[in-house]
Amino acid sequence: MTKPAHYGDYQLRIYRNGLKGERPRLPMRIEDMEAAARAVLPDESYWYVAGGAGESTMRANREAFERYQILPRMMTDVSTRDVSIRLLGRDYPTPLLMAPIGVQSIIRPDAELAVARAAARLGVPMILSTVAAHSLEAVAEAMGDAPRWFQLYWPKSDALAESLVKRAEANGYQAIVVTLDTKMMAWRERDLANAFLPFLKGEGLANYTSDPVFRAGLEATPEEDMWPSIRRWGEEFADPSKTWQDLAKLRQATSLPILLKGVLSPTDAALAKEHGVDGLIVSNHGGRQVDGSIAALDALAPVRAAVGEHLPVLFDSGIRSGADILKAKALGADAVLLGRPYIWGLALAGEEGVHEVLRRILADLDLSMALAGSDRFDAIDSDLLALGN
Ligand SMILES: Cc1cc2nc3c(=O)[nH]c(=O)nc-3n(C[C@H](O)[C@H](O)[C@H](O)COP(=O)(O)O)c2cc1C
Ligand SMILES: O=C(O)C(=O)c1ccccc1
Repeated sequence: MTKPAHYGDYQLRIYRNGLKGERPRLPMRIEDMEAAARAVLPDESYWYVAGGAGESTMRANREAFERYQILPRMMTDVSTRDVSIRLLGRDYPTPLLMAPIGVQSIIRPDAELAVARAAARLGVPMILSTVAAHSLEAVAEAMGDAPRWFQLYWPKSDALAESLVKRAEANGYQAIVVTLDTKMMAWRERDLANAFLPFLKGEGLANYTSDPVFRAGLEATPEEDMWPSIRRWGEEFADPSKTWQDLAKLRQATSLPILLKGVLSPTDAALAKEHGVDGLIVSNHGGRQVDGSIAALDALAPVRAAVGEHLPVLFDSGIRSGADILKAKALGADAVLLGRPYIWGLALAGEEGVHEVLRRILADLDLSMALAGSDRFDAIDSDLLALGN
């Protein structure tokens, strides 16, 4: 058997570089990285990423992680460790995926391409947002054989939805993530204060403007005049009338696994299972949609209980460290999505910055898992947590 990658070895590399007088290029703490990104980004871009709907749920997301605590075990053999997972019939090297984050061109022009390249180097699946500055074809090309999923903002028109998922399928995306919690944008005070909505400037529409169904019947092509495209995007982007009955059409449009993102209620989780979805992503969209909603981590165990052991359940909203990933796993997540932290890496150093953020959190995961007494990520369960959590 080949020795599994020990991501924690990155720690020694940093210390060894220190002997040569080198210090890490990016601030080590995520809070400091965010502060450094804030200093280089336009105010409106920084707040678009950092902001929530209000701030109550964003705060709750982090407070929930503080409330759960790990109970480390000793005298277990952790000399060889394995953080790989099996998900939807495939092997992935780590339990981490890149959360779909739209309009990355407000951060840097290479945007999703830089993120895709960094993710590809580690085999971390990128979940490409529908609302991206680079088309899904361009991102696929940047990734080669590396794993990728496509996030769908489920448009009004069935023909456009079908076209998008078929393009994803044709370009090697392995799953479709349908985001349910953004049927419209929340009242976002930070963005309202800046009167900043990136799409109104035509940012992030590459998957639409490259789509034959979207382009059909526009009064001017996007190359001639962006306005008709922006207007159509506003009409098409999401459909607040969608209900469980509509899933069947999407199911027919693709043979890829379909995961629903933004499920918090165990009742919805049970309904999703009844309607034959392939997986769920427990998420409150990083506190950007319903301010005052439950911390995503607190929704996780009830959702897991509602769907049983076998349905894949992923998690995001507040993952900042290796211990956070372990806690999410102990509460029932099979894998987790990393969100805002990789955007700070992108802002500070592009592809290298994103790669660095990923290496750090994977190192932290490997070391924390070992020190807590586990040698296999996929064997972690609620026993990892201190009683009374
Ligand atoms: C700037 C920004 C843009 C986002 N765009 C999308 C998107 O296009 N599609 C989607 O499903 N989620 C989107 N999300 C939500 C993320 O996928 C994820 O749920 C969230 O960032 C998790 O919270 P965290 O970053 O605080 O951990 C976005 C989040 C941010 C911060
Ligand atoms: O900003 C967001 O949170 C988001 O999900 C989004 C919504 C529409 C377009 C792009 C991103």
